[in-house]
This record gives sequence, structure tokens and C-alpha cells, in this order.
Amino acid sequence: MEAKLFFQETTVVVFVLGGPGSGKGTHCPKIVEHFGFTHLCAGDLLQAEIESESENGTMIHNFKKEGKIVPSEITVKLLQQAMQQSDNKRFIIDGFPRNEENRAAFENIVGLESFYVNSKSYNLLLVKIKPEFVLFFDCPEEELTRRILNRNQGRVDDNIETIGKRLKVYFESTLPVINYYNSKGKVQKIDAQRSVDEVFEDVKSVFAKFKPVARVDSTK
Ligand SMILES: Nc1ncnc2c1ncn2[C@@H]1O[C@H](COP(=O)(O)OP(=O)(O)OP(=O)(O)O)[C@@H](O)[C@H]1O
Ligand SMILES: Nc1ccn([C@@H]2O[C@H](COP(=O)(O)O)[C@@H](O)[C@H]2O)c(=O)n1
Repeated sequence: MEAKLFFQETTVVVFVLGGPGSGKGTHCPKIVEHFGFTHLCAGDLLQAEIESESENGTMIHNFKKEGKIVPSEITVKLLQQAMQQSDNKRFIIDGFPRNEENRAAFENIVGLESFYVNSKSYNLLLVKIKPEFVLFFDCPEEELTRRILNRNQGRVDDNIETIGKRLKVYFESTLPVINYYNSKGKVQKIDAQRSVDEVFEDVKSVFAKFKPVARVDSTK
């Protein structure tokens, strides 16, 4: 019976892309709250590797300081582990895929997932995961720079020198990925230059097909 339920549930992945400072990290927690997705932020997973002083930590730190994209095998492995550890089947993957290599590496994953029947664990070979759609926060360069310089969270890459490098990587490597998904009709573009509330109204419309999560009214 449990196995039957498992087969009925399919993994939904939404990629969240946009320039550095476009509002991905601001809006993902709101999507989690309203639509019950699990938020996986590639940048945060990489930062956790730095902080846990894992074998790749120093290398990742150096890539981040230079605004460069970390080799895909590392990032995809972290995402895959996080997905496998989650009970949820709905994921928003924030800040990924940042380049063609990221995209190809993720789309080549053949998910080996576990399920349980009578407390016994079985592995099931899944088909390759394709994103449901790509949520794209579109924001002009001057606004991105202004927001990052005001962010003030002590990030090693939030300085004028690294911002220039990150923007270059964004325009040269990430926009082509967005264009690729656009050519497949998978991009939901949001004008991210407006206020957070206005932007989130549009985000909500894009996610409307996913049943909203019941929310407790704390004022009652
Ligand atoms: N619509 C908005 N209007 C004004 N400020 C915003 C808006 N959205 C986000 N911000 C602010 O801009 C800064 C960057 O936002 P956020 O961290 O969400 O961007 P991001 O896309 O996740 O960036 P990164 O890719 O660098 O992690 C934050 O300080 C955030 O509060
Ligand atoms: N797919 C990714 C995502 C991020 N990085 C590295 O982390 C830095 C910060 O990412 P944010 O999403 O928080 O802006 C980014 O500049 C890269 O160095 C990555 O390599 N691959």
C-alpha cells in the first residue's frame, strides 16, 4: 500500500534563477511558506561545505571569493543528497543551474530513491528529473549592484570587485541557460525591479497551480 502511494507522487523541481541580488533568496522562503516546497539553495549548500571545513571547503571558498562557478560534480552531489534526505517531493532549487555544465550535470542525474514496504527499504530507479519550470527574476544590472552593496551580511563576495566578476559570469554563463529553457517554453519571467510585495504577487500567480499550504492564522 505504501509503495503504491510512492508511485503516485512525482518529484517536482523548479529552478530559481536571476542575477546576484535579484531577490531569489528573498522570495524562496515565501514560496516554501505558501506552497509547501523545500528550498534548496546551491550557494548555501556550498557555503555549508566551507563552514564544515570539508575536503573541498577551501577550494569552494576560493571559487566563491572570485565569483566563479564551482565544478558541477560538487554542487550536483550536494543537491542530490539534500533531495534524497528530504521527505518532500517538491523542490525549489535556488541559484542553479548557473551554467551549461551545471544544467547538463543535473539533467543527467538518474535518481535512485528509496521507499519502504513493511519497514524494508527498496531502491527505485527514477527517470531523469526535468524542471517543471524556471522562475526567472529579471532585474537591471544597476539595481543588482545597488542591492548587493546594501545587503550587508558579511559575505566574502559582496564587494564591488567580486560583484563585477559575478555579473560577468551571470551574463556570460547563466543567461544562456535561461535562454535555453526559454526556447523550451519553460521560463516564467518576473519583473524583479518592483517592491518585494509586488514581485511576490506575480510569483504567487506562477505557483497558483500548486495547492497552497493551509496556514495557521496566529492572530486568532
Ligand atoms: N524587490 C526588492 N526591492 C528591494 N530590495 C530587495 C528586493 N528583493 C530583494 N531585495 C534586497 O536585495 C538584497 C539581495 O536580495 P536576495 O538576497 O534575495 O538576492 P539573491 O538573488 O538571493 O542574491 P544572491 O544570488 O547574490 O544570493 C537583499 O538585501 C534583499 O533584502
Ligand atoms: N550553482 C552554483 C551556485 C553558487 N555557486 C557559488 O556560490 C556563490 C554564491 O552563490 P549565490 O547563489 O548565493 O549568489 C557563487 O558566486 C558561486 O561562487 C556556484 O558555484 N554554483
